[in-house]
Amino acid sequence: MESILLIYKSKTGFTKKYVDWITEAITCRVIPLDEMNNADMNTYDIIIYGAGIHAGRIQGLKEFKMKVLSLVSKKIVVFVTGGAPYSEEIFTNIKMNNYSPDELNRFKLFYFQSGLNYEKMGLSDKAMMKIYHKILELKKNRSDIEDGTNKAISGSYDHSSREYIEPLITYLKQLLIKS
Ligand SMILES: Cc1cc2nc3c(=O)[nH]c(=O)nc-3n(C[C@H](O)[C@H](O)[C@H](O)COP(=O)(O)O)c2cc1C
Repeated sequence: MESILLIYKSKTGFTKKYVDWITEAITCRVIPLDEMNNADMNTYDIIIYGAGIHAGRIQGLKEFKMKVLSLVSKKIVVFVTGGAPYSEEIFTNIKMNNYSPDELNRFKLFYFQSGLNYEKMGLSDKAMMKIYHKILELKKNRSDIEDGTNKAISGSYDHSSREYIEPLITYLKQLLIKS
């Protein structure tokens, strides 16, 4: 039986909520990214990384990659949480912004919509959102996506849903059956 390690980074709790749903559906050991160095990666066959996306970048991914890229025999899965609703365009942009072509072949990627939590956000993140909101507000001829984003980021919201994890759970179960 293959064993699974799930590493995550969650600043405002959305990714952690998805981690909790995943661990209810499948057995795995869970550790936050800052404790990754305490885990013996060689013990696990499948390593999952989950984090939120900030300005197109998957939080903590660089640190995670540095640790796992040399582990050639491991199956690596990444899930990303983001405030925007899923679209092919967004998914493609996330891939292009965060992975080299080689890495794309190795890392299986999933996207789960989450939301925004201004109450739990740090000061610098809050300031960044404020600036982004202002830029969009002042922009003439906003695209539909920009218009939707502008409305969405004006306050906290939570569009997370347990059903979004289904494709990931199915994928993990397939990996477990194959082993
Ligand atoms: C500074 C900042 C930038 C963000 N940028 C994006 C983004 O580019 N795309 C997106 O879909 N969501 C974006 N979000 C929303 C987060 O990705 C979302 O809240 C995520 O689930 C946070 O995960 P966490 O609470 O586990 O850290 C951003 C949030 C913040 C605070």
